[in-house]
Amino acid sequence: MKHSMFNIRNMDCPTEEALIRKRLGAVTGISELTFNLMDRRLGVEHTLADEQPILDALREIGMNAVPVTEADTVSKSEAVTHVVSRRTWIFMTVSGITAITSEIIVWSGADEQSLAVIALALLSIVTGGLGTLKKGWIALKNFTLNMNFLMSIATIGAISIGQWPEAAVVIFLFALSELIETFSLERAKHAIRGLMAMTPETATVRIDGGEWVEKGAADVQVEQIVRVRPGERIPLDGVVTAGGSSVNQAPITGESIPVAKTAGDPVFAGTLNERGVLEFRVTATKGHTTLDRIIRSVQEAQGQRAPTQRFVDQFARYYTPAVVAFAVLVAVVPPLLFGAAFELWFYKALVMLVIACPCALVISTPVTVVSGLASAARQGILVKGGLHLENGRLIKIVALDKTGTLTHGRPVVTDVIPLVDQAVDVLLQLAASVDAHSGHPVAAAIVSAWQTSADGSARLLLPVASFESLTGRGAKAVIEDQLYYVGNHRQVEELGICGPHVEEVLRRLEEEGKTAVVLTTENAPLCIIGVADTLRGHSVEAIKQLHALGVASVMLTGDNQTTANVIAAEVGIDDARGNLLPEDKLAVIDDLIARYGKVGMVGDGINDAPALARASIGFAMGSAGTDTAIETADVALMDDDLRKLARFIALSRYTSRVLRQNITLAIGIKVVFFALALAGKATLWMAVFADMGASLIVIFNGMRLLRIKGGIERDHIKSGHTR
Ligand SMILES: Nc1ncnc2c1ncn2[C@@H]1O[C@H](COP(=O)(O)OP(=O)(O)OP(=O)(O)O)[C@@H](O)[C@H]1O
Ligand SMILES: [Zn+2]
Repeated sequence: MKHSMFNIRNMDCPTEEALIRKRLGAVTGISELTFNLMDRRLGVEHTLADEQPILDALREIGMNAVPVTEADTVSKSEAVTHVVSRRTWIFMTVSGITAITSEIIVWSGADEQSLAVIALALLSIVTGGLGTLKKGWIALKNFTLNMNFLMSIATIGAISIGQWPEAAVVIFLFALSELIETFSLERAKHAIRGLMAMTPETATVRIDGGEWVEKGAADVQVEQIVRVRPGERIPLDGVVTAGGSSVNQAPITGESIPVAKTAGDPVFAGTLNERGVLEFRVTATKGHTTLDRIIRSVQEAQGQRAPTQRFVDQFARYYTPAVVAFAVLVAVVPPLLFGAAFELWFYKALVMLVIACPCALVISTPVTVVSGLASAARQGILVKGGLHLENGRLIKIVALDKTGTLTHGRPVVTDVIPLVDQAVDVLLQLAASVDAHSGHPVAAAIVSAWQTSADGSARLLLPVASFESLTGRGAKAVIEDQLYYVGNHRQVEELGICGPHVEEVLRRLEEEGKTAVVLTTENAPLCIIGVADTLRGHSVEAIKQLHALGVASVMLTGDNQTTANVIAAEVGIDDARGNLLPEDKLAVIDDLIARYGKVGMVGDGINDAPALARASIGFAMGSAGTDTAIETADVALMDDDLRKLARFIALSRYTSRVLRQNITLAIGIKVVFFALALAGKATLWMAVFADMGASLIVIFNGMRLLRIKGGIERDHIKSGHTR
């Protein structure tokens, strides 16, 4: 299975999608088509040897397709923008002037059938409308109803009843509205890309011998060393090797407060180096950086249809044929059955053909959804598809992981309480030696407590054998022929060696919000270690904002219930679920979905992947630089700021409001003109004008989403202070 992408400049109206589907559907070996109407891009899944049959089939229906590759979708798409040629401009001007002149001559009393009028109108139709007529003919040959076909019929119909000037004006206005629509879509596209694509074209690279040379960013390879000066944008992703600075990472995270960078820290293409000189080792080439992936993801997200878009497409599928059928009845029935004037009713039918074009309706959703996605991306929220952007508003409850999500996930040892008559150091060394082989944050805390404790000398770890990590409990290992366990209360209970004294100490630590683990042998508890994690700075405010939006919160953790309750109370979470094994977390998510419908789940995206996948919308945080999180989550929050949750939900609500406005508007205008047409009060050119107006209004209404920044918090989250 292969994937090919094409740019099709003259895929003017979304209704042409049907034509393309029909034609390519007849080519064997093609299994799936994805349309990106804003970028005029077509994706094809196929098993063909090469792309030629696809190109040929497209040419047959008048579409000039240019193949594009995955890697250059980001950069090249900018070059392949739709530019209107000079010739088109001249032709359009001639067409407009002649159409209007012919109309004026008729108004001033001349006969509609006079030679001058007919000549002018014909000239107008040839200069402005030939393209439309040609496409209309192709549509007719392929038995599809698209707007080129409808406009052609309307024009020819008007001519057939001798309304030459009317025919000219209609086809000219239609061509003009296509041009204007192209322009406004182009503007929308540029606005969207302008929000995100800001990487420099060149990079300063070190070559053999230590010299620095300026190179095209596209020519820089992975592992090369690149230097950026203060005030410069970082050209590629990498890891700092020398120097120190602060970097404004807003293009990635949406957060403009600078982040300190020293050796070992990741840097991202498009971010702004503020103070010092940085040297970094390139980890991703142009076209593959985090920013590129964000941009591509926004572009591709448009290909998957959001629910509204599916509704609109479905609606358009029935709407157009229904109106056309009705128009036929209008033209035929009154004159035949009631002896009404044929020309009058025929004209009404032609107006209805114009009204049958669903263009405004069909274009309104993608513009809105893409604007919403772009606006989210600019705020450091990568939404993987219009579906999630639309569904976000339905989230009733958010489940949050405790460790690493609400807290920093970097706990430190606060208490070491011996239960036997042995030196604290000896016990801590045993625990650290076992845990040195575990990746758990609690284990890391114990190891670093041992290695950095008071007297400062490097502390040795004992050699261990048969290390085993015990899910949801802890770990065990053999040291000098003795089996040791380091684990939680569950572990001690399962060994059957718990007692009132142990429980008393555990409870004391837990009530302080600490995580308590016990070092034991198979036969006896030896020592209790208390570990404390710190809350992330924005956790409290993030929960407050969620509640202000009417979204409930629940905390999930493998830690014990008492500690869970204490932490939940600190952050203001309604409901804390402790002692959860990984499979329990899945069960909780299922239960929440059954009770609330749409459930969000937030985690770091690596340990919580199954629960994130199970939730209606899975949010991975701290995603910048972690490929897996960006791939697996439904929504990737680029940094650790949980306030992005509320921002996402508010944006989703706002987006769906704009979507509904646009649909109401587009359909409303149609209904009004339908009534006017029936009453004989609408002319052809008014109908074309209304269609153009509606398209423009919905495009600009959709683009309003691009202007949202922090403002959405003020409007939609009624909580105290936000930045
Ligand atoms: N290697 C270990 N050393 C010591 N204690 C451990 C270890 N692994 C797990 N534990 C204990 O078991 C508990 C449950 O662990 P688990 O990994 O299921 O949850 P968690 O990741 O700590 O919490 P959360 O679900 O909030 O991320 C931990 O809170 C800790 O007390
Ligand atoms: Zn117990």
